[in-house]
Amino acid sequence: MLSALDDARLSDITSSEASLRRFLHGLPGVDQVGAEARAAMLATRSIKTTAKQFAIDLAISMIDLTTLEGQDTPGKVRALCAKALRPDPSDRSVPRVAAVCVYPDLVATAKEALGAGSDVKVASVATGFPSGRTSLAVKEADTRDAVAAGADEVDMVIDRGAFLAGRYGQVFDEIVAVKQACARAHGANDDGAGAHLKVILETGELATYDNVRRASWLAMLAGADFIKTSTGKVVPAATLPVTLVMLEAVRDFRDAIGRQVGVKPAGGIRTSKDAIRYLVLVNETAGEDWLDPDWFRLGASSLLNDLLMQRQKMLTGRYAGPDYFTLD
Ligand SMILES: O=C[C@H](O)COP(=O)(O)O
Repeated sequence: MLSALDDARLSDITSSEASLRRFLHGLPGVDQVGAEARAAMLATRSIKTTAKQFAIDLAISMIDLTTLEGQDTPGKVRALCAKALRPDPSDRSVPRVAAVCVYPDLVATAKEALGAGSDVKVASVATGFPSGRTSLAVKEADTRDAVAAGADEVDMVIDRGAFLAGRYGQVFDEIVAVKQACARAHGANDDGAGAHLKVILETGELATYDNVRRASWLAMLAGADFIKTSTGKVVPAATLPVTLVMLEAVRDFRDAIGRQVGVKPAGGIRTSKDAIRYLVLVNETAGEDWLDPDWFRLGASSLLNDLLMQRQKMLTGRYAGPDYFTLD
């Protein structure tokens, strides 16, 4: 879509509000009908039983197991972490999920419950989640708190009001500042790279696919490690066509800039069928380089049990009773 961009051209694009706007509005428009038709066509594609077994385990390993409720307690987070580590205590062959995702005040609890050096990451929402309507100083402090408590990954929201008003420079600067806060606060769990930054676009509020494409590029240019569809607090949350547009953006960004960025649809993904549709979309749009928990995640609070039930059905030919799995 774009020819390769060198460092000089990149710093020119991001040097001012006007050049950023010129670049973002110069991106090709999204063919809305085409994107929806392609997503619908891929959603009906059938896959072989062996591929389905592989896909279910892959989907489990890509889950950011999430609880983001005002009523969350340390006990609930500890139970979530136990489930993240051993999704089915009776079957050791079930993979672990990628991460648990919690509010910043519960990061320390999650970190402790998962144990030092766990390969299940702790992700935390920050920056005044879910609306993002706080000062930049508060957003930076929120991020620092989460990372200082042990968050490996930070899921920040963009200021949709600023984006929709065309204040792209403000959104860009906030992402850069939060990325710096991720790096500076990394401290004890420092591997030199800083906490990974997922940038939530809240696509359900962006109104058009063109805006989703622009916000994706804006976040990536500002340093996002991942772009994420939604907070889960706004309807519509993740959809296949929106995720298609974002997958095209990460593919084109890597072609132009040479840096790979991950994608995380989140919100409203509840069934194995949904999860597999997303995996087909990833494979057909960005390609198999993204079929890995390092590059694709599913943000979900209640998808895991359905994947476990389908997995057991494939292995034994019957569904487990309704009380078999712990509650999501
Ligand atoms: O980031 C993940 C979402 O908040 C989870 O949304 P969900 O409860 O609809 O699965």
